[in-house]
Amino acid sequence: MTRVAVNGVTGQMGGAVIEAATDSEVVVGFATSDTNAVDGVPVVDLADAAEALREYDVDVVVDFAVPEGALTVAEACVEAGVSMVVGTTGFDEDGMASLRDASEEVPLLKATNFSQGIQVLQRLVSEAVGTLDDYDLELMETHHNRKVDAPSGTANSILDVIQEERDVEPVYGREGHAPRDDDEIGVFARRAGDIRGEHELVLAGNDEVLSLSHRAEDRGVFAAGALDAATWLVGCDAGWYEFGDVVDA
Ligand SMILES: NC(=O)C1=CN([C@@H]2O[C@H](COP(=O)(O)OP(=O)(O)OC[C@H]3O[C@@H](n4cnc5c(N)ncnc54)[C@H](OP(=O)(O)O)[C@@H]3O)[C@@H](O)[C@H]2O)C=CC1
Ligand SMILES: O=C(O)C1=N[C@H](C(=O)O)C[C@H](O)C1
Repeated sequence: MTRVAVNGVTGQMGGAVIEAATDSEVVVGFATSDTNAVDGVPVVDLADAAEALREYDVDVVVDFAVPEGALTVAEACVEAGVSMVVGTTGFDEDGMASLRDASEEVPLLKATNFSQGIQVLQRLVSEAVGTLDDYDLELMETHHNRKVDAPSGTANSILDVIQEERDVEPVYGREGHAPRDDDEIGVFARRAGDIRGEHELVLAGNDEVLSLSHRAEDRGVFAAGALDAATWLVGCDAGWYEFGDVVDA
């Protein structure tokens, strides 16, 4: 069985990963504030991550935490020679560069969304935006009220896909008094309740509206995808990998 360490083990996704791990074994977790075991999994302070990766003979880290914590654990993975699956979102440019550096030393797979549906959505978005190339585009996402980064990592990834097809300028949370430009895309983030994650791209023009949307109904979908990615990643060469590599394999 693949031996997994979970970064952010005390969080919502940390719990979901422990619950979903049936074909792999979560042997240790990392967090900053809780040294108690979570569901029988020992919790180790981040500062001791490299030592714990060796002590618990970890094959791969699955990370759902915050950017600062993910980067600390990426350094520990490099030190201990352990693979890493990064699910945390909200990295700035420096953070992304640090992850790229780590991927030169160990296998590192990063995805803003580990659901298969979002993989398919991204392909549909690419085709739709490339075909309906003069339609107005508006992108919306909705998440639970505890989410700290906005727009979501997934919305940013969808925006990247759109910008590969069309030169559009994002307008975040539009306000004021002016008509929209043809080449802008409105991007909107809503936060409410315990909504797991909804994303929608609207393409409107020529007396018709096409809406492409996805709704996650349980965190288990992300946890299962991340664990699939973790099992797949072990034994790969050092390098940068994405969830599409796993889904297409
Ligand atoms: N890629 C994907 O498919 C998905 C990605 N996500 C992303 O995963 C991340 C976590 O989401 P969620 O579980 O809902 O968040 P939570 O707030 O529930 O959990 C965050 C976890 O990170 C820990 N943490 C906080 N600060 C640090 C730090 N400085 N270093 C290390 N760990 C820290 C927290 O524990 P403590 O404070 O005790 O240290 C906690 O265990 C977010 O970035 C979210 O966007 C979420 C779902 C799916
Ligand atoms: O924080 C969340 O919950 C989620 N975060 C990811 C994101 O930022 O896109 C993935 C998913 O939408 C849930």
